[in-house]
Amino acid sequence: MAAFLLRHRQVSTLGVSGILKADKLDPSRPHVESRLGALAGVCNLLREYSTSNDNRAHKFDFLDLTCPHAWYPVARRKNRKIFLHVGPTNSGKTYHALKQLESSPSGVYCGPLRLLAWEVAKRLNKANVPCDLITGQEREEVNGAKHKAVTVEMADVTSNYSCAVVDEIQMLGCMTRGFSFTRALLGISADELHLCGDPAAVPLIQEILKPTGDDIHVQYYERLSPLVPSQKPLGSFKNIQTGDCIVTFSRREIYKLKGQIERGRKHLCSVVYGSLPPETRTRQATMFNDASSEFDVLVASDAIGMGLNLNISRIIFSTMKKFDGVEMRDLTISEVKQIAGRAGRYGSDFPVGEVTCLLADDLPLLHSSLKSPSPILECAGLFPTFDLIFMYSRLHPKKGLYRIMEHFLENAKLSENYFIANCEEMLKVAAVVDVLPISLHDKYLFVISPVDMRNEISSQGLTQFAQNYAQKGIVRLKEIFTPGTLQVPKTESALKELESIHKVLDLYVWLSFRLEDSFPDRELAASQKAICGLLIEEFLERFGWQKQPKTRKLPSRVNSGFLLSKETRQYV
Ligand SMILES: Nc1ncnc2c1ncn2[C@@H]1O[C@H](COP(=O)(O)OP(=O)(O)OP(=O)(O)O)[C@@H](O)[C@H]1O
Ligand SMILES: [Mg+2]
Repeated sequence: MAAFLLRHRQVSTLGVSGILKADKLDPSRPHVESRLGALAGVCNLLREYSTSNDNRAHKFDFLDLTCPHAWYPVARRKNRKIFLHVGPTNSGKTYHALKQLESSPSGVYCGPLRLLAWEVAKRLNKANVPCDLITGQEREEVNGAKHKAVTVEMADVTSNYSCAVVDEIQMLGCMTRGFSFTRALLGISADELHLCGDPAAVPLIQEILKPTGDDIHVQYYERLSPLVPSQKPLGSFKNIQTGDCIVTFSRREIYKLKGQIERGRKHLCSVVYGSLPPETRTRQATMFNDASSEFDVLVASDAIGMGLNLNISRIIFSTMKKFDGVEMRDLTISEVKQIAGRAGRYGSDFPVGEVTCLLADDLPLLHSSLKSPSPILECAGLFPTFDLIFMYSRLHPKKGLYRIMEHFLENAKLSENYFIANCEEMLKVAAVVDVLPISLHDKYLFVISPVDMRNEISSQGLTQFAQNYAQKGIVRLKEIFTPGTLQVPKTESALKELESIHKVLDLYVWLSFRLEDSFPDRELAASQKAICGLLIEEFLERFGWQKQPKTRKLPSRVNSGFLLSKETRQYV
């Protein structure tokens, strides 16, 4: 482990007696408020609780989640006009919703990815509509802005807007993140709410919104440029052409394919996959899009399915199977369509998109998936707000957050339109923080933080942050991270480690926005994050074959042991 001094591998047991009693909601933290969701909405419950005697409070069923629309009184005071923009990929859904946003006096765009929020903020500011950018890890405020571009988890359900857009609304069916889309759908208070996504979500949205009395208009779109499924497989990498994007689903395969294609000495490949830092993904995409760059082929995972504007002529599925955390399974119809739809983006260099597979055996599944409609969404994700958990905990003061969440999972009452979010990852964090003497509110914060508990370095980083926070109340980055040890990775495992370190630094930045006094080194973390990104890019550029001798100098050692090239050094 290069940079992190993760000393406490085992979580120490510090006892929790009396912790829950000391908990207080802190309404002075608006950003926390918006993330934790629907504070205002559940204020009704709070009011009832605070004015009630214990008997009444006991009678209140906090496990009853059958009316989530009632959690959002600000939105319920409005008669919202809902516009559903639905159709295939590349049909102009987001384009039309953004046009409305741009021309409204105030508004918010909620996207599923930081990359999309960045793109929208950039676009609005360029069109002279001042727009703030707010994601879990960024706050870029623009003078006089009445518009915001945010990641959906950051959507504020306590403000009023003229116009709001929720992009990729079909994600409300996502097992892990769906509940944030449901919250935005029910909770955003806007005169006009524009929802963009797959037609498969229409019946569910209509059903969910019935009790709200909102007016719903559905607008169907057609694809703007043709997408042609090929009858012939690629067969050999000799047939790769400029503008091709090969899709595969593991980092190892991505680098294997990049190596294989580059050994043919005709093409250089940019890569895009989920655990690359978002800035790196954007720069890799930019290099691929730039016709004058040497990188003319893309090797990518399904991380390209949303968010990036790519100049892809042809999508080639190297496989139609994906490991979903449990087993290898065929790609779903929606996944195939979403990924294939990236080819021939309207307005790109390639007016007609093509899609094929590496192997002939995979073609039938590709063709049948493209012809089939996506299965209708049956249920939307839901997760109890902090307030419900908080009040429930008052009645069960001996239960830690883990037990409370588990109880909600097992016993929550839901209507047939909803499912309770898969929170395996959150439970893992709850188990770590439950033994620490911190408030329920702080535990909940750690639980909803963007940590990847399957990643060892990332989960150890979280544990270290939480322990230091509990013990000292302040977490200095330098106590657990040694600047000067980062260097350009030489192997794929070193690359993986650097990606993980980036995740831990990202987590620090996320926490610094919510526990500002206790995580004071945001700037250091952000600059180290940027260095991680640059080092990863250096690895990517040096990996495999280089078409021409590079003008770039070989890396040299600079201050504090960083191994950086001249270009990278200028950022340090
Ligand atoms: N009427 C238009 N005039 C000019 N450009 C347009 C128009 N409609 C769409 N575009 C452009 O076409 C591309 C695809 O549009 P858009 O992103 O809105 O599609 P989408 O349906 O939201 O696709 P996805 O499902 O992939 O998100 C974008 O680059 C967009 O700017
Ligand atoms: Mg879109």
